[in-house]
Amino acid sequence: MSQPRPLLLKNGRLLCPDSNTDQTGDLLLEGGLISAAGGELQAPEGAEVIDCSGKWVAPGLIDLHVHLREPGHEYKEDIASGTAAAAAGGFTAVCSMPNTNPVNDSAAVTEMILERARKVGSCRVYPVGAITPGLKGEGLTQMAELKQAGCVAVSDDGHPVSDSRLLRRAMEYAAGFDLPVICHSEDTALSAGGAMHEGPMATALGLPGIPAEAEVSAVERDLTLAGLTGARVHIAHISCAGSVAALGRARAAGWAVSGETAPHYLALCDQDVGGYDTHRKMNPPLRSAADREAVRQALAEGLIQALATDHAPHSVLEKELEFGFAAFGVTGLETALGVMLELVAEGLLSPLAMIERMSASPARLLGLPGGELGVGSPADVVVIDPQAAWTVDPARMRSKSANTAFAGRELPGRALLTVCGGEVTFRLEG
Ligand SMILES: NC(=O)N[C@@H](CC(=O)O)C(=O)O
Ligand SMILES: [Zn+2]
Ligand SMILES: [Zn+2]
Repeated sequence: MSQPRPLLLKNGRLLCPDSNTDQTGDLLLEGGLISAAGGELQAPEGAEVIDCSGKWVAPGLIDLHVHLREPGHEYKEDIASGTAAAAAGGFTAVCSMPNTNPVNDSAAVTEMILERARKVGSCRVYPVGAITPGLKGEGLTQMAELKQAGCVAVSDDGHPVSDSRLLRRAMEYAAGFDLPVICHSEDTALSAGGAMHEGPMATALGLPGIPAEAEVSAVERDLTLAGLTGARVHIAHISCAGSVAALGRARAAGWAVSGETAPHYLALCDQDVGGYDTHRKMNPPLRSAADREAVRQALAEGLIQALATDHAPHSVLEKELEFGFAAFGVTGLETALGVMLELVAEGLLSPLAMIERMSASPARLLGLPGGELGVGSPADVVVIDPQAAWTVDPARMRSKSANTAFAGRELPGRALLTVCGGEVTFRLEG
């Protein structure tokens, strides 16, 4: 591979949560690494110089929860389109969930994903392996083999591991290889048949409900097993106040647990399902306004450590249906940063805290490279214009699927430039 041209980012607001840096200066990227940071830097021979005055320069965003759909569901998304969407959203790394076809439950599938990502990817891809073969909830995968092949965590995302005894064994086994277990926490007996959050809105719309307790009771069980086993457990897509409280208790107990939420749980609630818009249908569902408030506070305080998109592309075949029949899931890679910038504009998060939740913290949770602007770290960087307002247009997405929950919403800002390993992976035209 040819070395990318050196890149000098001039005069940006450097945001690095790891070193608690928030100050104006230059950043030099050379040979795939950050070679100098801060102050006024000279451009080396042949470097591209970009004026970043008034812009934020931050470590590339890292998404712990993405469905790239390859192999098997390439009509919804593939590694090329999904990672291009990631780069356009400011991401330099994504973790790819194993609910593909075939399921990523073996080294062969993990290796295929990594090989494709190297060939056609626009960001780093870290595969997440399955906990149970075929996500069937029976038996355990060869986790040593998965880790050896490149998996950074295990999860049956899309499904919970309902058998508590099996999940206990999975956590004990995963802990032996220091693999975090990512839990899709759902009591499927309690959520069965539901299409949206159970509450007055579901009643008004005549849609079957999914009580928050279907999530909370499962989160409590999963965290309890984290305490029992000592495993590293990460709760996916936290949507409600009860789960936040459970995570707070588990963290206070000193267990090795963490959690993420997604942009839609911060910006929308069950009231937004009013038009039976299937692009507002995902699992877990949009909860009450009070739940949304609890999730926002928990992210602001850092109790929920990470923002992850749960980017879940689906085609019109699965979405242009009656609400009850439509697939669960919405895209998120290209809108996440804009939604987070809304929270910054409201004063809920500082710019540094926003970058922490979207980059430094995800890197730390799964032990991934990046997430910092230190000299010698990978040249994974995003340049953000916090004041380039734009309107979300589903027709102008890099993702193959248009099932965004934010169509028509005006977002305050976006990524201007994304650099991964020193290569420019996205540049906003115009
Ligand atoms: N979140 C969703 O609504 N859907 C996800 C599965 C999942 O994340 O559980 C999908 O794969 O479509
Ligand atoms: Zn899930
Ligand atoms: Zn998911």
